[in-house]
Formats: sequence, structure tokens, C-alpha cells
Amino acid sequence: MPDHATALNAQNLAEVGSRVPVPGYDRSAVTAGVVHFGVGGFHRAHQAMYLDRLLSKDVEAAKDYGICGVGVLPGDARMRDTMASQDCLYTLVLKHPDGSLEPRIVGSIVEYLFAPDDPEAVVEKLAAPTTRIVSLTVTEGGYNLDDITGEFVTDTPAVAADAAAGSDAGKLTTVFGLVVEALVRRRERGLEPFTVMSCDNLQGNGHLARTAFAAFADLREEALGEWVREHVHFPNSMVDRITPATTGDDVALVEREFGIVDAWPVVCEPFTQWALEDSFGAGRPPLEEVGVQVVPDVEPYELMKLRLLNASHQALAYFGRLLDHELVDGAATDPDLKPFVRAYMDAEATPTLAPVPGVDLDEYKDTLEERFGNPHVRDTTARLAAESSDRIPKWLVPVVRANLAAGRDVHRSAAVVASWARYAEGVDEHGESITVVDRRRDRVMAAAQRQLGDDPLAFLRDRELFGDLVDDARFTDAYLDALRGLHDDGARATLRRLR
Ligand SMILES: NC(=O)c1ccc[n+]([C@@H]2O[C@H](COP(=O)([O-])OP(=O)(O)OC[C@H]3O[C@@H](n4cnc5c(N)ncnc54)[C@H](O)[C@@H]3O)[C@@H](O)[C@H]2O)c1
Ligand SMILES: O=P(O)(O)OC[C@@H](O)[C@@H](O)[C@H](O)[C@H](O)CO
Repeated sequence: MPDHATALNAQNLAEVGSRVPVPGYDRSAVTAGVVHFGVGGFHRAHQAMYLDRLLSKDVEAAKDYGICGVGVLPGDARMRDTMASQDCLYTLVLKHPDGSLEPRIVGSIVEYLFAPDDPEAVVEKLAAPTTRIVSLTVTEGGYNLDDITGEFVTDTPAVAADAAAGSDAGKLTTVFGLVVEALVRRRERGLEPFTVMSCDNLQGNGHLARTAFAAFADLREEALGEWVREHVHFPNSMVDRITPATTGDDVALVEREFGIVDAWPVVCEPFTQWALEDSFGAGRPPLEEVGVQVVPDVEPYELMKLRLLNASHQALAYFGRLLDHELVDGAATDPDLKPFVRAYMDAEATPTLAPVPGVDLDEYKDTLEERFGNPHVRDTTARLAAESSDRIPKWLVPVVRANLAAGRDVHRSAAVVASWARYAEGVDEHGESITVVDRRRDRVMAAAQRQLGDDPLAFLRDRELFGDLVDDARFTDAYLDALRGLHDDGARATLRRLR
């Protein structure tokens, strides 16, 4: 334990470097070839870490792929301030299952722009000849796509305002407005378009990004959407590293253990994976040199991860909270929830998956159980339960549909949906209130209240979220059975009966 703490910034890097590994490369020689929207925990634990690894290998091409982070939402002002005071440096701490900590200072983010301060500067950064890739972790909801039709929602106020603002960059507030205006400027200047690389947990994230940006371009100008579809590359990717939100305890841990004063470190699990389609229009860094799987078709990897990891996370979230588990490792090792989740993976998720090149699915699931159970990561069931209305329809409903179509069992998936509906009633089994965090909170909670009255299927009648599942008796029978169990016998007894 160091005898004094040092503020993290470029000037103090040598001192910090006597305690933890720091970038050995010359950050001043790094150009931001990547502009990233959504600099949160995950981006800093994953993509920025891979680029930091590449820069550390002294690969000549790497120095063209530093990152310029961009914040779009007003809440990103805190990241702006942290980045400014720390010269964009931050501490990444891997938490191993045995309790050991693996720290590193990451240096691949070399600039940060806050769009509300100066949208024109963001557009010019995007339009600069040095920018080759625009990457995104703007969350599942950030693509502004209708859950049922999959189409871009054109009447969202901020989107409509950006479409009306056109090339008046000073008025732009959304990622769509900023990125499309930059593409227009590049076209006018004879520069090739950058690649738009989504790193969000969405099946076909590249396809969905293309749908969203091209539809926005169409709003701006006739035929612009067609140009985007034709000329801009949108690789699909599967990204994986469990990264909880940073807490005050993490800030204190970094100061206590490593003597570093870092206002916003990132802590995460040691596991990391990135499968990426090789579809880049303006060049890409040699990511395969640092462990990224560059593959012709990412879909098998995506489905494996979304249906086994993310959908299981949903089971851990609601059942976990109903069983009083605040932390995910407690939920994942609970004697009744653990076998239920494994049975969901084996009997319902796995039959919907195609073989994944080079992956033994049984081993993958064993590893997932270990990862979920890592007691040091301290991920919360509350994080996993947030924004459920963006997650269940995208991760679990497709599993249900595939199994119904094939005549297979859906009772565990139905129970997970029922656990969400029970959770959304907003009161737990001890009468304590549950805080539901969801952009569709009012609607979801109102439906959950109605299911307590004379319409037990009220929750499922939201066709935007569940489509026509409410019309399928095989699903509704299983759902009602689980919901009755949750109401009459409680979560534990229901899990024991249904696993
Ligand atoms: N945390 C993880 O374990 C993890 C793992 C794999 C993938 N992901 C993906 O990364 C996303 C972000 O996760 P995180 O843990 O970094 O969250 P976070 O809350 O730390 O960061 C999210 C960032 O996205 C920005 N953002 C949100 N909505 C936006 C919008 N509409 N437009 C522009 N920016 C927007 C926020 O301002 C913030 O900077 C997830 O939604 C998921 O798709 C996360
Ligand atoms: O971040 P989200 O909203 O996509 O989903 C919540 C978690 O399931 C997710 O963050 C996982 O931890 C992550 O996908 C692991 O790679």
C-alpha cells in the first residue's frame, strides 16, 4: 500500500507508473482515428483496453487509432470534467475470482469532446481526414428503433429537431444528427466515409446501426439514406466483458490499493471477448494482434452471447431481486436460482443456437456460471434489471419464438418474463418497494398492476414488447403458471418447481 496518493494525470504518469503498469507508448504521437460515442464503463473496459494493448505492442499502424471520446447527453458533463482533469487517463482494474486485482492505466483515449458545449467541433472531428471509424456504445435504446417494426422512429423530438437543423451543426444534439452531418461534409470534401462500428448488445448491431443512420439521413435529404446504405460500412460485432457501474468503493479501492486518485476508474471481470466482422471502408487497426476474433460472420457468436449470457442475466436480475440478492454473484450461486438458469441455458437457449466455430457450448456455459459467480466483481441485480423493456424483447423473446416455432419447451423463458412482470409490480415479497428503472416505466408498471386485477395477461398485452406471444396458449399457459406461483408461493418455491 503506497504511503501517499497521487492524482492521475499525464504529468504524474511516471510516479503512477512506479505502482501500476502505465502506457509505455508516446501518447502525444497518437492520432484519434476512432471517434467513440458513449464513453461509459464498458467502452473503457473493452474497446479502449484493446486499442491500448495494440498501442503498447508498438505496431506502427496503431498510432493512427487512438480514440476521441464524445459525450452527447447532458449527464456526460461529469465524464468531460474527469477526462479534462486526468488528460483522458483512467485506471482499469480487473477483479479475479481469487480476489487478486490487476490494475493498468489506459492511455488510448487521447481526446474527449462534449457535444452540448460545441457540436460544430464534434462534427469537424468526425469529418477530419484522420477519422476512420466511429464507434458506438449508446445502449440498446440509443438506436431509436421501433421494437415491433424495427424501423427508425422519426418523430422522437430530438431526432426530428436534428433532421430539421440539417447542416446547422450548432443545433445538433443527437448522435444521428452529428454523424450524418459529418458524412455529408466528408462527401462534399471528397473524403471516404468512416466506418460506423456498433459495440452495443444488439443482435445484428451493425445492421441496426445502418437502418438507423440511413433512415435519419433520409429525413435530412432525399437519396442521402441510399448513399449511406451504399457507401458506409457497418460491421456487426459481439462484445463481452461484464462491467458494473463504478461506485465510490471502487474509487476508494484504487486510492487505497494503488495510491492513485482517479475520479472515475473502471472495474470489471478478467474475461473479455470481441468477435468482429471484417467490414471497414476506411481502414482498421490490426485488432487480431491483440486477441480480437475478426470473423466473416458474427451471428453465431452474437446469438450465443445474447441468449446465454444476456438473457440469463435477465433471469438473475428479477428472480435475484425477488430472492433479496443485491449482488449478481449471490443470485448466480443461489441454490435454487443457479440450477434454474442452467436449465434455461441448456433446455431453452442452446437448442436455438447454431454451432459456433471453435466454441464448445458446454464449456462456454460452465465459464458463464463461473463469471456470474465471481464474488469480487460486485455487479448488481439492479443494473441488470434496468431498462428491461429494451432487453427482454431483444434477448429473450427471440428464444421463445424460436422454441415455439420448433414445438419446444418455453416454460423457463415464460417464468423469466413472469418474474419481470412480478418485479414491475413494484413491491417485493416483504412489502418493500422495488425501484423500477426503465424508459417505459409508467407503462410497464401500469400493466403489472392490471395483472393483479381481473386480467392476469395484462402485462403480455403490450404488443410493442411481446408481439403476438399473448395469442399463443403454449406460452401464456406457462406464463400464467409461473405468475401464479410467484404470487401464491413466492419466488423460491416457484423456482424449485419450475427448474
Ligand atoms: N456494461 C457491460 O457489462 C456491457 C458489456 C457489453 C456491452 N455493453 C454495451 O455497452 C452499453 C453501455 O454500457 P455501459 O456499461 O458502458 O453503460 P454506461 O452507463 O457506463 O455508459 C453508457 C454511455 O452511453 C451514453 N448514452 C446513453 N444513451 C445514449 C444516447 N441515446 N445517445 C448517445 N449516448 C448515449 C451515456 O451518456 C454514457 O456515456 C450497453 O448498453 C451495452 O449495449 C455493456
Ligand atoms: O449493458 P446492457 O444493457 O446491454 O445489459 C446488461 C448486462 O447483461 C450486460 O451489460 C452484460 O454485463 C454484458 O453484456 C457482458 O458482456
